[in-house]
Amino acid sequence: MSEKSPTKINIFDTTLRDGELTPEVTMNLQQKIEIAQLQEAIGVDIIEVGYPGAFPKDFDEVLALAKIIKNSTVCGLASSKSSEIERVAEAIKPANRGRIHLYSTVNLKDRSQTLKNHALNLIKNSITLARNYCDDVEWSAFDAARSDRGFLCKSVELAISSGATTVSIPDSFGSLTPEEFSELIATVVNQVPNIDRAILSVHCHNDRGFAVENSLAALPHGVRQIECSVNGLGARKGNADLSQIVIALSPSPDYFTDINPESCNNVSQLVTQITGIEPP
Ligand SMILES: CC(C)[C@@](O)(CC(=O)O)C(=O)O
Repeated sequence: MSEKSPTKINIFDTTLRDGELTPEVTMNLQQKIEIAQLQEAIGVDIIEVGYPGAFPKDFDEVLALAKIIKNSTVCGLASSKSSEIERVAEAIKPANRGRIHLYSTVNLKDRSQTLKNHALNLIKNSITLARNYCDDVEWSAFDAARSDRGFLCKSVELAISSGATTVSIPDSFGSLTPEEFSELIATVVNQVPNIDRAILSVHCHNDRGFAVENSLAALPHGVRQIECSVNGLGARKGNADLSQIVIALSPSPDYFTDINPESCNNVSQLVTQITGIEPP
């Protein structure tokens, strides 16, 4: 009888990007360098450093870390606007491993065909442009939790056929329970015919206190990347906490990460020192 070997779960840490949206939190370049170097040392797979299109200081931070970090992937966020994509592409150019992370909304104001076609065109064009600059492109289905499921699945299929190598399903406003989020991920996996051609990711917010539970509940459907942050930092009530995710997956018969749970403490302490925010 052959035993199934455990699946590696990529850890995508967004402390430096979504974490900086925590009310009253800001980090300067030196602090971001310190945090990222420690994250690299403990084995974080992808470090999301900033959103250059929204915050000019983030451009310098992504660029600086692209030069310093060698083993982790350095990632910057952009909307579907060409100018934002080009800024991220420029900032990650020196990176050993770089990623462009795109997002566009799948929760449309009305269900008219014109609006749908427009949204689908943005997905296709933005991913095609990003792929001209970088082989590693992630696309996030912003506000997937409150979207029409048929349209969400169509968008994910198009994102993958347009060249997205990772596709993320966020619960952008932390509105779902673990049961509901698990069902959402199952729908995507069952209804998107090319889903196997990309790495499926989740990004959960903690508004109702379910960010960690929701992320873990999605794993049995084939999710291979979890987006999280040190001390659960992030917009409003934050994201899934890195330490809690890593602890839950080690040991686990089905999954593993490259991070040792004890080493999370060092990063957690450093982030507390810098932000004043204690671990959850
Ligand atoms: C980029 C995306 C995953 C986002 O973080 C959106 C954002 O912060 O703008 C979300 O929670 O939906």
